[in-house]
Amino acid sequence: MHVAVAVIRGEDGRILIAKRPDDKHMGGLWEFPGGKVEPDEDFKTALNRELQEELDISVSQFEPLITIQHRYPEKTVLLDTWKVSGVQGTPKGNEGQEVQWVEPEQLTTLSFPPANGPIVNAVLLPRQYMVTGLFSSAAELIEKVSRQLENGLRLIQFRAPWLQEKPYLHLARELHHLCQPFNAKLLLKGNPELLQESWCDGIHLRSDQLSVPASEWKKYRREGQWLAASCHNEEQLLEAEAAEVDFVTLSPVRPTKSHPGRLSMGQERATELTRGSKLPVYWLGGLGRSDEQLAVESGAQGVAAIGAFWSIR
Ligand SMILES: Nc1nc2c([nH]c(=O)n2[C@H]2C[C@H](O)[C@@H](COP(=O)(O)OP(=O)(O)OP(=O)(O)O)O2)c(=O)[nH]1
Ligand SMILES: [Mg+2]
Repeated sequence: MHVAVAVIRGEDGRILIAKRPDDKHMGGLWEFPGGKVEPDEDFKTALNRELQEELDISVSQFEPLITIQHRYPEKTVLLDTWKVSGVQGTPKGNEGQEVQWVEPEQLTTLSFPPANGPIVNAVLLPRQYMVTGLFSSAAELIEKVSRQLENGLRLIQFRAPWLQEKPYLHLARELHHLCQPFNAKLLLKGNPELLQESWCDGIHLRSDQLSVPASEWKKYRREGQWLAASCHNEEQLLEAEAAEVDFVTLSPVRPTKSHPGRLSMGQERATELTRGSKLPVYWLGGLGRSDEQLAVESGAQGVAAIGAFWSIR
């Protein structure tokens, strides 16, 4: 069942949600408004028809967010989810349903159908994910990260595999201080126990860590901490879903300077793998800010990069 789903953003940045009528599938849970796309119906027409029927509004701006295929015991749904804005009209629950504008951060505290977890994550995640590159002193690292925070980066993975754990964590703590005033999140590389550190915003797993059972990460994980993973093929994307990570990077999409000689999958294969995954996927490898639109239109959350963010002033 092809479902058109709308993450409706008001001018103040809040998001419109509705409560599903009790007598419907997933009744009593909050939803992002939308409904079934009729055969031969164009997606945008379907979405505006549903929003008119359910809420008495129409929308004029559309941007793809995420596509999730989810198997419920009763049926399989394809939630084709778009961020929409340019709302016309005042929303009201035409079917007697409760409707509410909420801050994005509130979404994690509400009960949605089981398929919706990745939608909520996709709403909260930015389009750009920076992975730190080479640095020869703490001062250089701090200077480069500061500059990118000022440039608007809000999600950063601190990668320095050449460092021992102790100096790595020491620098990580400093970077975390830098990130805080910007409300930016710093993801670390490491083992599950690291999640116990009060200042740890989350962990980015290597693909070989995906075999660690989800229960190991759950033991330590607190509300608000991100769990991400590096994936390079379909099998790892499935492992990441099973490990219950929040989002992934998919690489290498194009040839890169940091991994010379590694075969890249290309844009077409990356699109196919991205559409097949439930999770928000950042494209990584030889891409920069100028590829963001292409990635998003291909179903990705956005672009992750070392080079493009690290080397440019
Ligand atoms: N609209 C919407 N549907 C969702 C969400 N999450 C989720 O699992 N679903 C499921 C529930 C339903 O099985 C299906 C969407 O159906 P729907 O009930 O909205 O369809 P509709 O508006 O055409 O309703 P109907 O009157 O024809 O029953 O997708 C969500 O966030 N929004
Ligand atoms: Mg509906």
